Amino acid sequence: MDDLFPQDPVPPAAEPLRALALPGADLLFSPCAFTDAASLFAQVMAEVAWSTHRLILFGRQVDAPRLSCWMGDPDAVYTYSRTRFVPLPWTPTLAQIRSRVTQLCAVPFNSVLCNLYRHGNDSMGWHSDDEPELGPAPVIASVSLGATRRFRLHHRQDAAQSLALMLPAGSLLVMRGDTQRHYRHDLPKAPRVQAPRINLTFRRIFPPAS
Ligand SMILES: O=C(O)CCC(=O)C(=O)O
Ligand SMILES: [Fe+2]
Repeated sequence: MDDLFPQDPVPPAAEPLRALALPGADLLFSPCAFTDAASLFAQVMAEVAWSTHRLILFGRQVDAPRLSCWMGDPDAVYTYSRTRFVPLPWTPTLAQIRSRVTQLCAVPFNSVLCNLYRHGNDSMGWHSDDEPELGPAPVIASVSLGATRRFRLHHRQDAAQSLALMLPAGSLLVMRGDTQRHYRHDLPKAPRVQAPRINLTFRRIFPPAS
């Protein structure tokens, strides 16, 4: 006879962070660090004040192909194009994810860049996260929620060195050491993907000496 009272599903265990081999980079990855990714996605989606950031591309201002929000401690200020950017205060869910990521990485992250890729035509171009405020060897912890998207790393000097990685909901990718110095990364368009994805890159900003 069928079980009329099925047991509660056993929640899947979180996967530990493991090193990924890529010469000149220092990467840690867990495909499933957050087993509650679905509820985190809904909460982050609703809590964050999403807006379109403007980028300067070939000397012209254009809308970034995604929505973003920068959040952090009040002193996690950075300067870009002679403008001072003060972060928005932590929302409850981002504060909770920050403390979990801080524990997993043993790094005192003080800010997060939230990105919402509304569909597969939203993307992020090739770049390194190497602003001076991040220090010489930034540790960046990237949490993915929602649709799985492909993330790529490309060596700045050696075209033979590259890596493509699918980032599923609940995954955690940590870039540290010389990764930003030696590599660029991007999130290419994926025209067949219709569902939204949220990415959270936790960062440690060293406030400039005043
Ligand atoms: O969406 C991603 O996985 C990458 C985001 C990223 O590179 C960034 O926020 O600097
Ligand atoms: Fe980045």
